[in-house]
Amino acid sequence: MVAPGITGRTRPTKVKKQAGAQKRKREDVNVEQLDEAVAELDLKDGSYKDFTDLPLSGATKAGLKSAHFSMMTDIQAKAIPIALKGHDILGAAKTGSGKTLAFLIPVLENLYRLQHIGPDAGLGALIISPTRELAIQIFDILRKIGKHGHMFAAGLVIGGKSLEAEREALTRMNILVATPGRILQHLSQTVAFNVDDLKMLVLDEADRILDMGFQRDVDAILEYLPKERQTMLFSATQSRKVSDLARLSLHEPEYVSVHAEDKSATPKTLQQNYFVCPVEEKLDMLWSFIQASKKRKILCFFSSAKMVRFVYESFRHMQPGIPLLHLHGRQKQGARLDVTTKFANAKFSCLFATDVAARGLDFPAVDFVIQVDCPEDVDTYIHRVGRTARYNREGRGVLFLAPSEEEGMLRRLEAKKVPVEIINARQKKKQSIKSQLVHMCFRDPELKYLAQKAFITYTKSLYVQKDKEVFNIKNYDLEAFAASLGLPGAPKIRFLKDDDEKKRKHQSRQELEVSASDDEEEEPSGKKAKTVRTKYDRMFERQNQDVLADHYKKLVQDGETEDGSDENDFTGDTQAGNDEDDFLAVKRRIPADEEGATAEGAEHDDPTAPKGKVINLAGASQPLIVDSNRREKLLKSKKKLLKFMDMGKKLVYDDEGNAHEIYELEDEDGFRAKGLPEEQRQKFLNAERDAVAQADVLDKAAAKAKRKEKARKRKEREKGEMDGGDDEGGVEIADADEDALANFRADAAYSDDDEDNEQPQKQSKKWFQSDSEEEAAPSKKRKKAKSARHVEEPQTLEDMEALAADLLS
Ligand SMILES: Nc1ncnc2c1ncn2[C@@H]1O[C@H](COP(=O)(O)OP(=O)(O)OP(=O)(O)O)[C@@H](O)[C@H]1O
Repeated sequence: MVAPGITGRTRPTKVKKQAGAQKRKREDVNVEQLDEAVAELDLKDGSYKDFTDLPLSGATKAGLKSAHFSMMTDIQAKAIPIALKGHDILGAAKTGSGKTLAFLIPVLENLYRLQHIGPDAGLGALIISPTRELAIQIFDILRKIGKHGHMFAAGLVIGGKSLEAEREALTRMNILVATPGRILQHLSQTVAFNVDDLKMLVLDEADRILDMGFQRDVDAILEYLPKERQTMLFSATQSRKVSDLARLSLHEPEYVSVHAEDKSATPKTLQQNYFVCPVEEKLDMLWSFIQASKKRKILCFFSSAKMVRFVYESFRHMQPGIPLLHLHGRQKQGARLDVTTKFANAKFSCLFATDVAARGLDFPAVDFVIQVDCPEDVDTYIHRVGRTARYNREGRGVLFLAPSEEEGMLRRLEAKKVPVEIINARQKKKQSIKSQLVHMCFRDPELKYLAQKAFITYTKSLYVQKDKEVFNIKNYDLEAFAASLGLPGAPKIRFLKDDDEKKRKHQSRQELEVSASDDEEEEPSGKKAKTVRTKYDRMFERQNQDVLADHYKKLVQDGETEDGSDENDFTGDTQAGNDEDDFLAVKRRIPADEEGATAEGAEHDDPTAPKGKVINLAGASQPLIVDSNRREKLLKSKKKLLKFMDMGKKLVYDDEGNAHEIYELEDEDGFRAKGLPEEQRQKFLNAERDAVAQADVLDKAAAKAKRKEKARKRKEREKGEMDGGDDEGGVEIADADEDALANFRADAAYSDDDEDNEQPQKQSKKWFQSDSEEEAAPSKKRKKAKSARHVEEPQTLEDMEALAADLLS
């Protein structure tokens, strides 16, 4: 909450009082003069070009001058005179055409002329914006032009602070910039907040504020406001819906539009292109585009916060060579503000955002707006693309369209006078990042989780789109799309499954039988497997199955995402949605440590929890969860179960049959009687060493006998061969091979007696191994083998140990 124009210090001296009275008198004269000048304004006269041509207060003029605003834009020249006269306005003008000043100047001027100033005057003007970012931006401009002599108290009410902190200041404000939800909260909960004397209501991005998402909030807000007031609605996409006008009690509103003058709904300086690209190639395209535009300022739009996060996180890991930022409604307020400021100040940067950044935000000098996910309608397209080419600057917009979206979307753009031209991507410059994404998802469960969520929210956004002619979910290759995000298969989505169920019901019995048998071979998405699954694929599918990201655990516990929001986060960001789990579901397991049910074979009680049995296995450190056939099979195999058991211990049983660890049965005195602990340790080591040495001698003798036996056998065979000549060829070859092996083993002394052992393979380099180490390693191995070969008679204890190790292995 900030009060830009307030100069609240009062010194109760006589001189001061007199000066104050004189000032008020002068202001009264000013106001009178201004009233007269405003009354004389000719609304049909189009000669008002400069702000100085209008009857404005000295304070507003000073503010405009210091902010370097002199010439008015078209919408300002048309709307400000009408608004100064107190008419209701429906204002429509292209993006970046200066609508903000078109309502802020009348707000300051009309309240000034009404002398609606100071803490006792109460709230005079309420400006409502659909997003926090836009509200902040409007407030900043208000501060800029209002701080040169105006005495209003103005505040920002957008949430993110405690209600309590805002409450007290709220009652003293003359102008408020607010988001609908927060101001409604105050209207209904802050007793001292009185709006009975409100003079002006402004809705910026009015079509958005009046649409379904905010309908309830806005209707409730209107209930609190006096009917007698001036109301102004502004947007780049404004419709004259009679129902809205009635809701807002507009009184003979003036429709001020500057679209009609040229033939397009978007700025002339904006170059607009689209290219056709299947969903599964979008990320390759985007990556290639960013690679080719590192010295640019780029804004990319996606349909959901999860998609934004996934693309941001994955691209960041691949180090694109341009600073990346991301913005969506699920971030904390501080982070959102930080991102908008960074992007506003950046020279080269790429911001991934949801439609939270689509409306009103005035980032300077954006070169490209890329609409990676197709906008839900043409109005959204216009607002998104309007983040570039603002106030006569040049800019470019690129729209990615899936083949099935092309025809419908183009028709709709044409109908709304939006000129877009097709372009093709240069195939040579196209880079595929699919394998990198697969690799990253394989290694990082969190990223894989994000990819799954991104897939689900994107699919969901397609499914709930109203315009089925443009968005028909059947027209997208979702399996390929999932693969393009690095996923091994498309996560199961309940609504798609339900659709399949419906279809199934309508199938003939015969068809049903066929498809039922096919189901067993289905891929995760329910689609039939098209390609052969390799061992690697199966391994990949199993990878991370037991790993759940921390934020996922939280999701299971709270039903919320890590930022405290619900999951229904596609498009709007600004409205609360239903819990995603009512609608969608990914097949997943819950971690053992957070599950309360422990009875053997007990089912989870919580209906929202993923299904599965929890088994307490004797000897296992954690309860085991059975949620798949694979796992159930595993639990039936005694051998495999061993890995869940704790390591065995040597125990001694006392007279009562109780088990004890060995040391427990010896008392302290008995232990001390054997000598000092260090001596005992040494004694134990010596005894062990002697035992090893003895065993070595025996082993060596056994090995020598074995060698001798082999040599004897060989000699016998050779002798037989010399005597008997050629027998059957097949036998000869087998024997010769066996001989070669025997010879090799004899040469290598005791190095290897295991006939099943494979030839040593080159080992892959470990992550901690440097190149030089790797090169040195084989020579070390050679040395070791060599030394093993020459150790015929062990000379030292070390020799004997080395020899014993070789024999034992
Ligand atoms: N009279 C003016 N002279 C110079 N610059 C101006 C003037 N009016 C507005 N601008 C600048 O033009 C840019 C766009 O203005 P603004 O944000 O008000 O556009 P808008 O019409 O509200 O756009 P959107 O529809 O996207 O919300 C801003 O950077 C603003 O500073």
